[in-house]
Amino acid sequence: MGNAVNAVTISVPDPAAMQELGRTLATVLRPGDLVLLSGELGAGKTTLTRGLGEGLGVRGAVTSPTFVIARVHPSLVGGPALVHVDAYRLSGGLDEMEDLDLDVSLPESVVVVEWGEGKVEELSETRLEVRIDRALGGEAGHDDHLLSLSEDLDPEIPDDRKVTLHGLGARWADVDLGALAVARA
Ligand SMILES: Nc1ncnc2c1ncn2[C@@H]1O[C@H](COP(=O)(O)OP(=O)(O)OP(=O)(O)O)[C@@H](O)[C@H]1O
Ligand SMILES: [Mg+2]
Repeated sequence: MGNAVNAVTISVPDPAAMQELGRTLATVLRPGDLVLLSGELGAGKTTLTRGLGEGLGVRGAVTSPTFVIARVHPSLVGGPALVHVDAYRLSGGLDEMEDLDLDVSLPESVVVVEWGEGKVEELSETRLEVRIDRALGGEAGHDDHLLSLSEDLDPEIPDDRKVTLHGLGARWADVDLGALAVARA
């Protein structure tokens, strides 16, 4: 434990499974957690967040925040609100994020950020990074490891995703991320 890298990669065959992974992930999230989602356009970041919102029991369906940078989903069950941020058009990083003047306390919420790499890491050095990669196909963004993994996959399943969860900092040191993969099976 301690400073050990806490990471797991989970195979997600379809959108329903991605949503289910989000519901399962919600069970380990606490107020103040920052979840950073990365992956190309259409990777499944919003789909995962939709499941997170269901699992957390928040109000409103999670959708792509097309016209807003952030949307607040209050809890319906006395838990943390979900703050869903699309940082795609957030050029100014942390300062701009704080300027959004969200009517919510970030330390009391679960903050999920799409496209936040290089922009919002300062919000918390302790965070859960979630990377979603297409397991098949010729899209950019694959590393050699994932390409070699994809050779073993059923070619009948073209939309398989690899979700890598990577917990950084003391908050995540003792969280059994591997159990998330088991819970899905
Ligand atoms: N295994 C899978 N997991 C998740 N989504 C999948 C999978 N297979 C197919 N899909 C489809 O991929 C799309 C993912 O869209 P989504 O909006 O979640 O991606 P995104 O990463 O948020 O994109 P953007 O970068 O535009 O915000 C959906 O249309 C979904 O149905
Ligand atoms: Mg999205």
